[in-house]
Amino acid sequence: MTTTPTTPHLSVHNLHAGYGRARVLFDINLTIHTGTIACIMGRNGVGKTTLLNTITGLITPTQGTITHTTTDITHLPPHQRTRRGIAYAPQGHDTFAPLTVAENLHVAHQATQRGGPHLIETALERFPRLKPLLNRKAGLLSGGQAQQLAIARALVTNPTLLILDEPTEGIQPNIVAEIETAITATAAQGITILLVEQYLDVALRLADTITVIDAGRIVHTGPRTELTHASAHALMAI
Ligand SMILES: Nc1ncnc2c1ncn2[C@@H]1O[C@H](COP(=O)(O)OP(=O)(O)OP(=O)(O)O)[C@@H](O)[C@H]1O
Repeated sequence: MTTTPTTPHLSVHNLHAGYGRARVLFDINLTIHTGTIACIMGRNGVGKTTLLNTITGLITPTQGTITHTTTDITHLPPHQRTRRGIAYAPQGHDTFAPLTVAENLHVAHQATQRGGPHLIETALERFPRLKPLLNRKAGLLSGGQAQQLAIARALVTNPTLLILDEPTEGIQPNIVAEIETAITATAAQGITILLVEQYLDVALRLADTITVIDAGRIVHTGPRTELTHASAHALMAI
């Protein structure tokens, strides 16, 4: 768990978004403080990934603003958000399957050029399981290993804001524990984390703040300590 939040890192104000005529998000307001872990929860299809895609620039909102530190990034293309230090590990542990683990890390590192080669070493320290696998093709990794590589690829871009979509989905418990440790250590380094998480236990262990979305609207947001298992379950069953 991280220290008491002070500095706003990301602010989302009155955000509306969707796909063509299908409206998905309505009046989303969110403030995330530097070095904290903000967790987004909600049932399938309520708009969690759509929110992350809007923050990373893959979807243009129909209304509202997104502010990163003090800059309005609402209309910045995704690659410029990456250059600002916003890194995204999308759902489904996306990696370059034909490339080795080492090549995956080098390509991500070279593409962004936001720091020296020590970033690769630091990412591997976060995920020691990847070290003996550096020469293995990413397409041959297990789901858990691939998820760790997907997060490591985001880390080598030297993010100030790391966005993770369901990093524990379908992953075996011992690897989930390693991912939790890596997320906590990353936040302790001062990197802000925005995380969509389906498992309540994981969210209650990791998060500083929890936001629950239902049918495209925020139905709860606040410190993790405000929620119990029972109250969170009740919110998610709305
Ligand atoms: N590319 C798309 N085009 C049209 N509709 C989409 C698209 N992607 C998602 N949707 C719809 O938008 C709504 C929200 O989807 P989204 O993926 O954001 O939900 P989610 O909360 O992340 O769900 P899950 O937990 O299943 O990933 C759903 O009704 C979904 O069918």
